[in-house]
Amino acid sequence: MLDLILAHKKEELMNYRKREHLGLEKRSFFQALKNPNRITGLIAEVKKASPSKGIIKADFSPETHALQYERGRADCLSVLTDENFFQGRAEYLSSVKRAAGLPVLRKDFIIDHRQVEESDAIGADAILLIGEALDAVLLAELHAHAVESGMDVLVEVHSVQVLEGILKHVTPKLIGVNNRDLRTFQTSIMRVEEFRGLVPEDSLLVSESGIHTPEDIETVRRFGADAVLVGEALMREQDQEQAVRSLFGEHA
Ligand SMILES: O=P(O)(O)OC[C@@H](O)[C@@H](O)c1c[nH]c2ccccc12
Repeated sequence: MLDLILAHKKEELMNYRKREHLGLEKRSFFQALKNPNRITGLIAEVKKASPSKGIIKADFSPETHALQYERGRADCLSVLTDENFFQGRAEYLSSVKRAAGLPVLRKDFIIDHRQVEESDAIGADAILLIGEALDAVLLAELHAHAVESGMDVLVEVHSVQVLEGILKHVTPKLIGVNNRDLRTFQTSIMRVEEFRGLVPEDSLLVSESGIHTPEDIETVRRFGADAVLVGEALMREQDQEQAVRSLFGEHA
């Protein structure tokens, strides 16, 4: 699946059109996760659909979900902007950024410098770079470009080996361990521990995907995660504020 998505991205880039820079202010994604509202930080994802689950939220309204996440005291937001596989849009990111006050991650498959420039233009505070999708040298170059543009970078990996290769070229402040294998879509909560030992003490570790319950959060926290990135479990609920509270086992 990942290869198909990447092939499609390359095609999309052939019709790339530069977007106007909206001039939206930058917010520190890293600082928000460094000082989270709860013991474990939360990146709450605005996600309509995915290739593995189909439509997750039929009555999708990005600004509303974002505001509800903020009221539920999420630390950061993630917005899917990939159109073809996730039914996202770049415009969703800009409108979420305007609607809520939290730092926003652009969740997409970034393989080219023009996409970094575009992320800055539409108001992203951070971008995702996927270790399994990029050569380590290119990843480090895109990382540097994003940082120069005032954005943070979440470097996502699925395997320790890929992370080792990346660390030879760049030291990311935010490392995401994806519990979902993007090639097979199998999800199982992984032991962040083995990754923890590899990275500098001041980098934050984010456990991503397949997190549904307070017990899951407790499990990944014990494994060494500083934060979680959650989409489906929150988007399936009627009200995203309540969904965040339930995810952390907080009852009204
Ligand atoms: O909906 P979930 O299982 O809570 O997962 C969220 C997030 O981790 C997932 O959307 C994701 C992780 N890495 C990605 C890369 C591209 C697109 C999507 C993703």
